[in-house]
Amino acid sequence: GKNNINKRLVVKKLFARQQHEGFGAVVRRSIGRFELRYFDPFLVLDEFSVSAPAGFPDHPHRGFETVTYMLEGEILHEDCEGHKGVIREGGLQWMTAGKGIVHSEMPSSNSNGITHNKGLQLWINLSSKHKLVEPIYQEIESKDIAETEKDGVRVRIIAGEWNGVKSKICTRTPTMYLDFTLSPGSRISQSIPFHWNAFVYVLEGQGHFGDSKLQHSGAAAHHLLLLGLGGDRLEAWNSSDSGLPLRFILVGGEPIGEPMVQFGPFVMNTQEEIDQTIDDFDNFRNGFEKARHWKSQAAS
Ligand SMILES: Nc1ccc(F)c(C(=O)c2c[nH]c3ncc(Cl)cc23)c1F
Ligand SMILES: [Fe+3]
Repeated sequence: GKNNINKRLVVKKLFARQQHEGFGAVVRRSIGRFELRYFDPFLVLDEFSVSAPAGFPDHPHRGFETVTYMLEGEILHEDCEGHKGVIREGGLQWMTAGKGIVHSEMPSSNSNGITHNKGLQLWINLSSKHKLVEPIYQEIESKDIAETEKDGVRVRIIAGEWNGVKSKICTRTPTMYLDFTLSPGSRISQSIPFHWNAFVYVLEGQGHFGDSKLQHSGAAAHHLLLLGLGGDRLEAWNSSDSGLPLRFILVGGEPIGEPMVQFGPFVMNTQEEIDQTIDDFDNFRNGFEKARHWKSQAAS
């Protein structure tokens, strides 16, 4: 009908079940599974949970960006260039791997036993013109993340803007990444650029997404909702009478529209570029020089 002309509806719903990744880590992978290999420009969305000594020991990246957003606990990261740090609860690391990074991402082995470190890691592809840029980090502590509240809706702005509040993250591939918490009975109508691919990933509670007239799609935690094209905004409600807040992320990005060839943590445009990348990594060249004599402390 006419009033759907500008609403984006849920066209696919995926439950992200747990799988093993890294060294003893557990991830709920939604984007990046065989049913949803690539949602341009998004390569992977992992909801991870890891406790020491498990983690993601030394590994490379080339040709894309990783966005790590901690929900509970913390992750220590260190790379072969000597860059290291802690991403604490509520904090964010936007890593543009570009031409190449070798790093480890390990939970701190907390003295008082097992601590569950949970978070989200989103892999965003880079266009061919950015694939070999110098690696660069943008790191924001929880207290410095743009956050605002209105009519029972709290929003943490990871990338993009909401209600005039902007994130300070500079995105190469135009991206929005908003962390919404809706109190019971509240709702949002959020604009999304018309041609962007967009999805919702539910973190807590349950809610409805899409259009009030159509059989809108209810969804609970660990579900990914793909939003169809043909509209410029998302409507969502926390209609649950359980009194629980609804927490979800809304992520959107401008499709890159180039060929994508992925080999694990390498994402280029052609198989030849992947073969070259593997050769560079094996021979410590073209951005992987420092990896030759480097081992992380956390993972050794
Ligand atoms: N290639 C490859 C293969 C296997 C991996 F596990 C990884 C990897 O590091 C991660 C996969 N999801 C993740 N979520 C959170 C964090 Cl902190 C790291 C990862 C990786 F890069
Ligand atoms: Fe990594």
